[in-house]
Formats: sequence, C-alpha cells, structure tokens
Amino acid sequence: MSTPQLVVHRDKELMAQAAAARLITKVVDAQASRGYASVVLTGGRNGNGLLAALAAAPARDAVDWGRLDLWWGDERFLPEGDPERNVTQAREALLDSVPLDPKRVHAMPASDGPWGSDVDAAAAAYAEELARASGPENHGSVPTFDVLMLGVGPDTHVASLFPELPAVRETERTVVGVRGAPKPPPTRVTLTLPAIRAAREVWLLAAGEDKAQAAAIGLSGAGEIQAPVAGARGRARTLWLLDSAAASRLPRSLYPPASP
Ligand SMILES: O=C(O)[C@H](O)[C@@H](O)[C@H](O)[C@H](O)COP(=O)(O)O
Repeated sequence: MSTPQLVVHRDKELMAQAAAARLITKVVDAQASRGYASVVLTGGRNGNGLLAALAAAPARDAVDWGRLDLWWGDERFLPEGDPERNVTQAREALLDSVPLDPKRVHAMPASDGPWGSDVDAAAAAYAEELARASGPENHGSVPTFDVLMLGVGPDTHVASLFPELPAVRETERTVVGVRGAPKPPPTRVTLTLPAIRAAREVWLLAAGEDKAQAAAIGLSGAGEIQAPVAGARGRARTLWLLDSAAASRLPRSLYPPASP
C-alpha cells in the first residue's frame, strides 16, 4: 500500500478547485492511454464541492464524458431521487450538466429498487455489478479504478465505514450493507476496505476545521478499525487533499504548503 502524500491548499474553495483540476488531468491522461477512465465518487460537502468546482472548470470538457465510468464509494439507502442520496447531489452538482453515457454511471441501489428494503441484497447486487465490470487483471472482484475519492468524517470514517463497526472489519466482500450508521441516515451501502484498496489512486478530501483531528489521527499511524481513513490506501498512490484548517493539527514537517 502506498504511503500517504499531502497537499495543503489555502482554503476549501481553492482545495475544491485544485482537486477538480487534478481530476480532469488524471481522467484525460487515463482516456488518452487506455481509451476510458474509471472514477469513484464520494458523498458529503467536500465531495460535492469538488464536483461543483469541476462543473465550473474551464478545462471541464477536455474530459470525454462518454468514456467515463462512474461508481460510488457509498450511498445513503433511501428512495430513488431522495435529495439526501449521494447520486442525487452529484447529479445536481455536475452529472446532469455533462454528456455522460448513462450505461457507465453506476449508482448504488435505492431502497425502493428491485431489492426493496433489503440493504444486504442491494449491497450484494452492487458487488456483482463491480465484478462484472472487472477484467481478468483485477482478480475478478472490482475494476481498476483510476481514482477513488473519499470524504473524511470528523470521526475518521470514510465512505460508510465507521470506527469499530462491522463494515470496516470486512475482509472478503467488496460491498456491504450498513445499519445504525452514526451519521444519518442510518442505513447505507458501502464499499469495503478491500475494494477501496483495489484503486490505483485513493484521494482523501478533508477541508474545514472540523476535519483537523481526523487528519491528525488518520496520519498518526492509527489502526484502520479505530480510524478507517488509515486503511484507505491506493495501490499506486494515496493523496490527502486538505485545506489549511484541516491541516492545522498536523506536524508542519508532514507537508509543504501548496498555496501560500
Ligand atoms: O455518504 C456520506 O455521508 C459520505 O460518503 C461520507 O463518507 C462523507 O464523505 C464524509 O462524512 C465527509 O462528509 P463532509 O465532506 O460533508 O464532511
């Protein structure tokens, strides 16, 4: 697993804009070399802030939107179209503004979909969708994601993997259902750490004072059960994208400022 690298930006707006520019370049390069790109989106304010910045980015349409596969790291298990669903918020922030191929947008199941309120069946169905999309080089479980983005919770959760709860302990399945999540809504579908660690690059988005303690814990060598963000590592790269407020409790030696 790759050692975390850090980039710290002046404030959350600049962090979102810089991360959006970074994502455009990553996707354009993947599409130039492989013909397509595969990205995992995250919910939350920082994740949606990045998507909104991407929608407004001058270079936005350097991306061939029709050859971009989109997946989610987690989803709130609510009815289709619920404003609290991550996919609903992603559509509002960006997806409805760009010409994606709908067959390549892989939203996680809703609670009024084919599996009804059975969150475990919904999670298993998404795991099968991932397996179908994976190639022989992926050992048949998940496709090779170019970038997997994760917002970081104040308690160090990523996706819907919360400290000490069963989902963060999962070592075999790639997608599981979550009940009793401390962050509402309580029922969710989430990738597990084995699925997250299949990504080439994992980007951790942390902006705001309320993330300073989580960043300090996550980068202090804490264990992944107590601090799930510590287990979110990419095969080739693990990149923390922070603003100064979220980096305020980190040892200064850990990072040079990217923007004064
Ligand atoms: O479904 C969710 O809520 C998210 O996927 C969750 O993991 C989020 O990314 C973090 O809680 C950070 O959220 P903020 O960026 O809003 O702090």
